[in-house]
Amino acid sequence: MKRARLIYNPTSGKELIKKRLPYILERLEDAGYEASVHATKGPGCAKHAAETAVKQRYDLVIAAGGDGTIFEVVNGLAEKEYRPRLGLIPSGTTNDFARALEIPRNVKAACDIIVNGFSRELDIGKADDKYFVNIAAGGALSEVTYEVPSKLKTVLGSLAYYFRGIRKLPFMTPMNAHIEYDGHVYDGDIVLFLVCNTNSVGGFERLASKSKLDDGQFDLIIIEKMILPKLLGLGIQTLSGKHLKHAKIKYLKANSISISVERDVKLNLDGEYGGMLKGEFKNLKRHLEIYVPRTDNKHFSERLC
Ligand SMILES: Nc1ncnc2c1ncn2[C@@H]1O[C@H](COP(=O)(O)OP(=O)(O)OP(=O)(O)O)[C@@H](O)[C@H]1O
Repeated sequence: MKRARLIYNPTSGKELIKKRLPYILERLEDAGYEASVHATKGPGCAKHAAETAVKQRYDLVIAAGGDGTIFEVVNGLAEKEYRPRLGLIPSGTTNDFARALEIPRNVKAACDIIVNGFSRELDIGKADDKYFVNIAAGGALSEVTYEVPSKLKTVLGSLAYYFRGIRKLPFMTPMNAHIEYDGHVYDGDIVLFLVCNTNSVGGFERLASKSKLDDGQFDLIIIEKMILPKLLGLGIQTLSGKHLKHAKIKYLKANSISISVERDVKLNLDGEYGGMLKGEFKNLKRHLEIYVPRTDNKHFSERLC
């Protein structure tokens, strides 16, 4: 019999997921899985639970939570030779990765996708010895997400990010960066860099609009130093997807990227603290098999016929 391990974060999003556990388990059992549950207890717990699921040779691991939970589960699976297939039940605040894969927040619809059994092999990013699915970023703005306390996120939802982000804008100080990408070099004063694995980051679905989920390439966005009013204008352009034509934005594709900066800058991996820069980023092409809707998502390289 196939075995499924559901790893869920009871504190994610608005904390509604635990009420839906009996329903999720029933759907899995109806689909022929012997299903069991692991509730995370704090940071690092989902990663450890995913590692255990690998050791116990589960067929399917389901991450139910926000991007932080997915990040940990992916970090528990990515390095292993045997990697169970991954299912997602988004129940966090922003759910960037699920949004990029067009997996809805509705629990029934997310379960449908898993039990329907259509999967794709998708790229993930490696940053030194850690893995990420959405983004690796560095700069004052990118420090926002992991500074938002869990309680505030529960009450305010994704507004919590922007609330903190706006407060941070006047303190964004440029940094001198040396960036190498697939044999090319960029040197300059920048305020933020984004190494994107998906199109959807921080709730902005048009941030890296040309990104593909399975092409082995990152979309590298570099925001160069500019005066504050221009930065605020750029924020508005980002909402409509026009930012990529901005003179102070560099938008490139690369498989391998190395970034060093001249001062202490924290790296943000999928909204979590990822250590201090410098960083080496490698796109691992089609590394994880993930259940997705059987739809023509324009962010896959191969279309369905
Ligand atoms: N029982 C728990 N109590 C407190 N924190 C937990 C618990 N279990 C996991 N966590 C931590 O909560 C963090 C955030 O979780 P998660 O991403 O699932 O939800 P979220 O923050 O609401 O959503 P998002 O990341 O999409 O904004 C995880 O990185 C994890 O370290």
